Amino acid sequence: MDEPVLLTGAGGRVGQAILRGIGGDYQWRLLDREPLPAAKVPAGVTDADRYVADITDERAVREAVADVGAVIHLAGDPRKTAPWDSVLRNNIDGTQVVMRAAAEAGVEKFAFASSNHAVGGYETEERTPDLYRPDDDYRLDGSELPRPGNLYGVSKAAGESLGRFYHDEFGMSVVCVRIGNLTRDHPPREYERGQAMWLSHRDCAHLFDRCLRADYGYEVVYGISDNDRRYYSIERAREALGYDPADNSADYTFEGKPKSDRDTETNGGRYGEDSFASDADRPAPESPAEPNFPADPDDA
Ligand SMILES: NC(=O)C1=CN([C@@H]2O[C@H](COP(=O)(O)OP(=O)(O)OC[C@H]3O[C@@H](n4cnc5c(N)ncnc54)[C@H](O)[C@@H]3O)[C@@H](O)[C@H]2O)C=CC1
Ligand SMILES: O=C1O[C@H](COP(=O)(O)O)[C@@H](O)[C@H](O)[C@H]1O
Repeated sequence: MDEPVLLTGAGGRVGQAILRGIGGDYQWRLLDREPLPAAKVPAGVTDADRYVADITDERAVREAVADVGAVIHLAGDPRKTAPWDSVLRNNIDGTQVVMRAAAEAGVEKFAFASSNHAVGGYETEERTPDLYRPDDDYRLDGSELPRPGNLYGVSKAAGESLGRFYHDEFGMSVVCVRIGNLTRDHPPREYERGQAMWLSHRDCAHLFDRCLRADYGYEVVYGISDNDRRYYSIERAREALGYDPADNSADYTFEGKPKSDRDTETNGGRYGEDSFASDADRPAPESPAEPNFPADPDDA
């Protein structure tokens, strides 16, 4: 794959997890509608490689994708309670603009941040809460149809369909990552669903690294850590991408404390230190909720 890599939504939670993990490994172009403070930008990224633009701005997006080898597309409204006008603009129209520009520019690989909410409708009353527990063997594996439980999930399902279209029509490799629940240093506290779909920061960076390095056509995979509690299979991510997660929410108590000195995200370990020089740059362990949209009411 030719570099650079365009990362949209670079200033957000997922973008920062990726940059802290693999920020030193690629030549980046960073796009966000909010200017990124220096602390959010890996060393070596020049001002010319930082785009302050909205993803619905076709001209700006075309400029940002020119000559890139790959795109990681994260920008959008991440709220599960997001209203239709916002997901229509930021998630559906915005994704179409970025994917079309990438396909027309001949970008080789495109990783799209889909969501667990694209399939939230499978969590029926009959299945929950057993579904969230380690002894339950129900699994979604990415081959099932989307079944959104909210309009945000509908917008993610639409993004997956756009990816299918731009793969089939233009030959662009597209991987849709149905991301679970990203938190740093420990799984979501006292939250069974969140612990079943936890994605640690280092597994997140590793997974998107695999999206940049692996060879694939069109894929839908789940983006979670190797949790004992889970109802999403990570087999397809392992097979198609070579994903090999390091973390498991079972290594933490229900309250989020590491159970031992084992290789937990809290202890650092297998994927080493993050790419940013100083701990002073790190956000507080519990990153604030959505910086650019009002928080989901039940996340408060
Ligand atoms: N954080 C999580 O656990 C999960 C996140 N996702 C998806 O991952 C992606 C990133 O999520 P987070 O980092 O958590 O969200 P975030 O809100 O922390 O970051 C999103 C970033 O995108 C930028 N952005 C939003 N709309 C934009 C637009 N129209 N044009 C340009 N930039 C725009 C924002 O300024 C922000 O920096 C989203 O698409 C979200 O739906 C999916 C599942 C779980
Ligand atoms: O798509 C997303 O999902 C995660 C997890 O969902 P939740 O309903 O368990 O909170 C959410 O935290 C994130 O904000 C959202 O973008």
